[in-house]
Amino acid sequence: MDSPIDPNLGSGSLLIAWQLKDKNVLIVGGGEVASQRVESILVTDAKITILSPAEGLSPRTKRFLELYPDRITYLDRSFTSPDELHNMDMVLTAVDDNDLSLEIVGMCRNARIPVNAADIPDLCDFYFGAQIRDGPLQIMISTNGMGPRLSALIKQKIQGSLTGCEGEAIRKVGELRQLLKVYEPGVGGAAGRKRMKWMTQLCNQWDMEEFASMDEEMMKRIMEEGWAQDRCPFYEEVGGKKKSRTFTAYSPSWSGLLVSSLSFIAGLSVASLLLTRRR
Ligand SMILES: C[C@@]1(CC(=O)O)c2cc3[nH]c(cc4nc(cc5[nH]c(cc(n2)[C@H]1CCC(=O)O)[C@@](C)(CC(=O)O)[C@@H]5CCC(=O)O)C(CC(=O)O)=C4CCC(=O)O)c(CCC(=O)O)c3CC(=O)O
Ligand SMILES: NC(=O)C1=CN([C@@H]2O[C@H](COP(=O)(O)OP(=O)(O)OC[C@H]3O[C@@H](n4cnc5c(N)ncnc54)[C@H](O)[C@@H]3O)[C@@H](O)[C@H]2O)C=CC1
Repeated sequence: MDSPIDPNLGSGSLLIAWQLKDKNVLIVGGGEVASQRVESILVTDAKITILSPAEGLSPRTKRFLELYPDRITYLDRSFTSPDELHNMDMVLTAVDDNDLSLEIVGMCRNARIPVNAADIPDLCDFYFGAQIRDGPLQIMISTNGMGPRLSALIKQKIQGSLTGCEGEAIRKVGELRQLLKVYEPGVGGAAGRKRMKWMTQLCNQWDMEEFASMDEEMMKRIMEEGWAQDRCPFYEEVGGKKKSRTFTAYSPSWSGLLVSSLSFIAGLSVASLLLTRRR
């Protein structure tokens, strides 16, 4: 609890998981950069408006428009006036026109709408970053505007350290946590503390692959044979199949035992043969 405090805090961003479901997001521009913004915002279930003349749409932006016609409103024209910002909760500009970008940023400031301009990092309220997504898992890498290409390279390094089952493990843990709240309802207080202690211990005790392989039956057993008994069960105790690597780890000693048993039997036979010959 009493972890050391960094004496050099500062010069960074607030990395938060911004909830945009059903909010209105305006993207001005429809080129390659805009298409990356569209992808990032689609993830959030926000209502997207793209404003760009059709001749400026990139192939990828066109594909998003075809794939998500119900979630994206497309306006085939140039940006006109501050009225375009009416009812918007967030604005992103990705246009090849720095003056227009500057103008839109100014309008957003006046209307107190958070804005990102792809070509003016100094005036952005927030930056995008390189992202890793696996279902509910999202990882963002930011260099705070200093080295975007390095963000992409660091992303590749992090991707290499993941097994690919983290998203599924998180999904299943989410289900288990819901079930736990059915067994032990109530917000905060003693119930909350007990749930948190137990969940923390279980997460520390099991690995990602084990969580990812949980099914409904196993979750029920975790609750009945674990939570209800005031303990954290091990994976195998609740029906989890031992992984092959566990078997491999054990196999040398089994084969070792087999080899020594066979040698012992062979040794015995040779000895008895010699003894019978002597007689
Ligand atoms: C501030 C920010 C915009 C914001 O979000 O507001 C910004 C700004 C600018 N980028 C520029 C250039 C490049 N951007 C990329 C790539 C990415 N850029 C991304 C984000 C961000 N870029 C934000 C800061 C993020 C951070 O600091 O980490 C990524 C991570 C995510 C995303 O775009 O969604 C995505 C990789 C995603 C992935 O691969 O996963 C590449 C490389 C490539 O394409 O491979 C190059 C060329 C090489 C280079 O310049 O490094 C220029 C033009 C500079 C010029 O004119 O010289 C500007 C403007 C400026 O710097 O003035
Ligand atoms: N943040 C980042 O990662 C990066 C940012 N950039 C910057 O992002 C901006 C966009 O880059 P790209 O998508 O590659 O350019 P692009 O040329 O592919 O797209 C520009 C888009 O702006 C639209 N547009 C132009 N005038 C408009 C207007 N008046 N109203 C509405 N839409 C208008 C065009 O129709 C087009 O869709 C550039 O300023 C570039 O410098 C470039 C690379 C990376």
